[in-house]
Amino acid sequence: MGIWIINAKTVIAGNETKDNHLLIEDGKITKMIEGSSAPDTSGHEVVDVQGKLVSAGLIDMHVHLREPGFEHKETIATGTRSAACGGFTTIACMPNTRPVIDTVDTVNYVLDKAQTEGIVRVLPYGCITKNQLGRELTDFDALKQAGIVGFTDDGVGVQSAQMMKDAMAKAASIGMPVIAHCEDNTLVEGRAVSEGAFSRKHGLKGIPNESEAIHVGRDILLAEATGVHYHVCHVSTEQSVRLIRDGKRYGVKVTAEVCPHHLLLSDEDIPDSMDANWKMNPPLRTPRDVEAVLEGLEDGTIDIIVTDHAPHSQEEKNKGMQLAPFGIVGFETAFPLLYTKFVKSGRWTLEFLLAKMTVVPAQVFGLPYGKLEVGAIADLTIIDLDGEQAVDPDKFASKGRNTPFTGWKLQGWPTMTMVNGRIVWSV
Ligand SMILES: NC(=O)N[C@@H](CC(=O)O)C(=O)O
Ligand SMILES: [Zn+2]
Ligand SMILES: [Zn+2]
Repeated sequence: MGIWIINAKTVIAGNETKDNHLLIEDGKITKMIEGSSAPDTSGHEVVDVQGKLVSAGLIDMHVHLREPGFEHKETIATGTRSAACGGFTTIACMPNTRPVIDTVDTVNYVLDKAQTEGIVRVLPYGCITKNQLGRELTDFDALKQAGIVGFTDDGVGVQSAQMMKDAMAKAASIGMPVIAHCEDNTLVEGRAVSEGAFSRKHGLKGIPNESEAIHVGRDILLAEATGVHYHVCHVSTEQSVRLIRDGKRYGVKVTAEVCPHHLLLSDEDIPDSMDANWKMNPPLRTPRDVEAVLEGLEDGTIDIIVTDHAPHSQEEKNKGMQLAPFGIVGFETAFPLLYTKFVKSGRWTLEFLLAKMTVVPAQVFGLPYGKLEVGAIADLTIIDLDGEQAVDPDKFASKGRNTPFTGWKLQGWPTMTMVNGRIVWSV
């Protein structure tokens, strides 16, 4: 017996949708029938989605699940549930756990936990360097064999150019990507916010844009020299966009991601109360940077949208701007934020937004997901494009409540998530 999802809307082009009915059998989409009247569903379970949008399941290639080691912030169980609530069916988790994911054993630990306790697909990254200390490469062959999707020391930048070059050469030789958190430590030490109106107003030493862009520029040259697929994490500056655009023009295999908060917020939005829910890495930059990353996403310089879901406990975030850890949660607000602020406002089409969260990330990382067509794996997200709700962190499935978007009234809330033909979450 399969499941008929009837009375769905699917996106054709731009903002145009069509009425569609989808049959899901054995984990795959086996039929899609257009038209307003429902097909013969006899012999199957029926889910009537009453005109809601059905999309290929959202993919998030940059998330922090915190397990092992930081279970007070998030676990694979709570993190994948939060992902499902946000409409994500595939997520790639960063290795800055405790211990870090730099051995086959830790990769296996995460994969086993994801299998038993996770409700969406979890793809682990492995570290570039042992303990993320930047001193010695991990065993790339063994980690690849264990099933990681790429190498990254996210959380910190690889400070040595030689170390990064060695990593890229090795990754290129085994056909794996290097994913980089771009940050030169000497330019940021101890600072909490970016250089800009907010830091000036409060007499704080700010994090300059070059701290990110210096690594982006360096790494694009190293990617050119080694031929690796180089992916830039959470792009936040105008200078980084410029360098990536140039790298692509010269044929370097460089791809990039941006987070909703860097598309929506600048340092000028940070409240004077110094609420640490506005502290993340990279920091919120100037309005000019926000416009530059938007343009970068729109012209294809930046390939995909990721959340960088980075849960922390309230206790940790209550330490204030200077002492609190960097990071905000992202799963449960990402799609409604972007849909409301960029699609509803008329700047983007729904097709564009969905592509940046489904088919393009799948292409960039060579994953067999992200498509809504007969024969595709049945990872689906059902979204109510009309109902409005305010962001309420107390209702998050995530353990993290650390968001700057509390109270924002948004549309485009997911209502059901299906992974491999199975409904894993619904409202
Ligand atoms: N983005 C953040 O502000 N924090 C991330 C680390 C990271 O993504 O660099 C975290 O692990 O908390
Ligand atoms: Zn990072
Ligand atoms: Zn991150």
